[in-house]
Amino acid sequence: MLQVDHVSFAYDKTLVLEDINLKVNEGEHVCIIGESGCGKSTLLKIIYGLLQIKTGEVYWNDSQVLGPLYNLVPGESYMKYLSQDFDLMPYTTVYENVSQYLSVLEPEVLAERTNELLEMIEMTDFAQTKVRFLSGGQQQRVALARVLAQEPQVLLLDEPFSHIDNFRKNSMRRNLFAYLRKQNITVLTATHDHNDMLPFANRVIVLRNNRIIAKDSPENLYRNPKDLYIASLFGEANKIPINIVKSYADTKRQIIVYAHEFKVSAKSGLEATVKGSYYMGGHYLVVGTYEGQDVYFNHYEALEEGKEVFLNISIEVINQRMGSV
Ligand SMILES: Nc1ncnc2c1ncn2[C@@H]1O[C@H](COP(=O)(O)OP(=O)(O)OP(=O)(O)O)[C@@H](O)[C@H]1O
Repeated sequence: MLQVDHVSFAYDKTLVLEDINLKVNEGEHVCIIGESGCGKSTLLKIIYGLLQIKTGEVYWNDSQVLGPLYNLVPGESYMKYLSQDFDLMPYTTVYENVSQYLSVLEPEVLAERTNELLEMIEMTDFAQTKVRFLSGGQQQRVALARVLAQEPQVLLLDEPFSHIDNFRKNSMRRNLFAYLRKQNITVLTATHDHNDMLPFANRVIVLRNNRIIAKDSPENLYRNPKDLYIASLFGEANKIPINIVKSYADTKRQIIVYAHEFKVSAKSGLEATVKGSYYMGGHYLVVGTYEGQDVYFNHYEALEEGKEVFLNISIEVINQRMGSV
């Protein structure tokens, strides 16, 4: 088990992480999600032992991560950290960049393992290409194969798909996370993209203002976000008093409503004035106002600016959200 106990950290005097506590079981995949600058990379660097902490402790099973003051080569050998800088060997081929890190002696096994990893990152056709001729996204894929070649017990992924184009992102995600599960590798992924998380993580940790504000399964976090910040990690969301949508409701409680959960209704619900419509492919995202506040909802066609609409939500959504604030 990976264990982070009461870790706080500051660069100079600026506090970045405060009293972080976290446990990740062997073979589990935990995502750390939060807005840019909230400390995701810093937390991964602490866990890997690249940054020295003065407060708190990090353990992998019985061994403590001691940090750069205690290790000649920073970073623990049983872990690998895929940072946002790829640090590849530019003048050697993709094949060599990966195979060099495999601890296998038999040439046939070495070739088999290397080819398996190149297939996983969909780079077989580039095996003999020198890394300096690759695009940023291709280099990121090679860097991924290179850390996997080292067979870590714990893998720390920092925005692992940030440079990869949308054509490949989804298949890469599926390939990589299926591979990691099969190998029973413990994974922590830092991301601000919910697509890296919802289908693939066992648990999610949400960071905000230096602290962990939520720990839950992706399903629970999505279905019952405890505030608008968490809901907004999944897309446009609103915080709405229930009695504005359902006039018969005898409560002042507010609930989170995702844009896709509103339905434009003929005559009942929240009355909004359309400000603008944005084409999103499968639907339009419409921005409206009610009582001076913006409201976001999806609609199958663009709506004219100034049009008055009623927005309604189902009882099922209300019941599901009664746990959220
Ligand atoms: N070496 C450093 N020295 C001083 N401040 C730093 C350093 N590295 C990061 N910071 C600051 O610490 C905070 C957290 O940075 P960090 O890179 O951990 O955030 P992040 O959540 O990973 O962001 P992103 O999603 O943009 O990568 C930021 O305010 C950043 O400016």
